[in-house]
Amino acid sequence: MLRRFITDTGYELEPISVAVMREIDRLAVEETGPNLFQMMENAGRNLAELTLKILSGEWPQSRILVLAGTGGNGGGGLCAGRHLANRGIPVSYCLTDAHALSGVTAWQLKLLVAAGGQEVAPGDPEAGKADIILDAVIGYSLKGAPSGRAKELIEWANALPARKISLDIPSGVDADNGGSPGAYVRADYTLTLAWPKTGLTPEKTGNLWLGDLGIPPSVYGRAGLANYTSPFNHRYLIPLTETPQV
Ligand SMILES: NC(=O)C1=CN([C@@H]2O[C@H](COP(=O)(O)OP(=O)(O)OC[C@H]3O[C@@H](n4cnc5c(N)ncnc54)[C@H](O)[C@@H]3O)[C@@H](O)[C@H]2O)[C@@H](O)CC1
Ligand SMILES: [K+]
Repeated sequence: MLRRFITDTGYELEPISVAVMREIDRLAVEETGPNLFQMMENAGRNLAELTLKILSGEWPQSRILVLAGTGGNGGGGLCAGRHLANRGIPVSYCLTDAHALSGVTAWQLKLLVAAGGQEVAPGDPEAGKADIILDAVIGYSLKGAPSGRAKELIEWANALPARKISLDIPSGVDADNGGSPGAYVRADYTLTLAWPKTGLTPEKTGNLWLGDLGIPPSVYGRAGLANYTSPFNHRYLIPLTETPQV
C-alpha cells in the first residue's frame, strides 16, 4: 500500500528507501556538500531544538541522557547533547564503544566533553533520572538484531521513565520495512532527517518530526526523488503525520 506523510501545511511526502537516502547522503558528502561534519551538525542542532521545544518551559531544570553509537547517528546525538549542555543543562552520555567512534562522531564527542558532558556507565542510577533520553545508538545502518552494548543501551532506555527522542529512526527498527529483528527503542518522538523513510511507522516512531540537513534540492532529484521541493518553508523542523489510507 502506498504510504504518504503530510506536513502541517498540507505538503505530502512519499517516503524513500534507505538506499535512496544513502545515495542522497553520498552525493552531498562526496560532491555538493554539506560534508559529513556539516550534516551531522545540522542533524544534532535540529535534535537539540526539538528537545527544547518538547521540554518548553522546563528545559532549564531538565536533565538529558544521550545514548550514542559509533556512527553518524551517534554523532548527531552527541552534537545535540553539546547544544543542550551549552545552555547549562546537565547532560550525561553513554557510548556503545568509545574506541570505535568514527572520526566525525569522535569530533562531536570532543565538543560535548568541552561543554561539560559527563560519561556514565549503562544503568547508572543518577543518569537514569534523566527527563529526556536522546536515542542515537543506531540509525539507518542497522544490521540485524541489536547485540552487545547497543542492545544493553536500548533495553536500559526502555526501562527508564524518561521520554525518548530517537534520531532518524528508533534504534533497532529497520528504516526500510519498519520491522524490529530484536530489541528496539520505544520512542515517544522521532526526528527523521532530510526526508521520511519507508520504515517509519507511527506506532514505533511516536510523534514524528522532519529535520532539514541543508542538502541542495538537485541532490534529491539525482538520487531518484523526482520533483523535490523543500517541505520546510520558514522552518528547520516540521511535524509529519501519516495521511489517512484512502
Ligand atoms: N552517513 C551520512 O552521510 C549521514 C548520516 N546521518 C546519520 O547517520 C546515520 C547513518 O550513519 P552510519 O551509516 O554511520 O550508521 P548508524 O549510525 O546508523 O549505525 C552504525 C552504528 O550502529 C551499530 N550497529 C548496527 N547494527 C547493529 C546491531 N545489530 N547490533 C549492534 N550494533 C549495531 C554499529 O556498530 C554502529 O555503532 C543516519 O541514520 C543518520 O542518523 C546523518 O547525520 C546525515 C548524514
Ligand atoms: K536512532
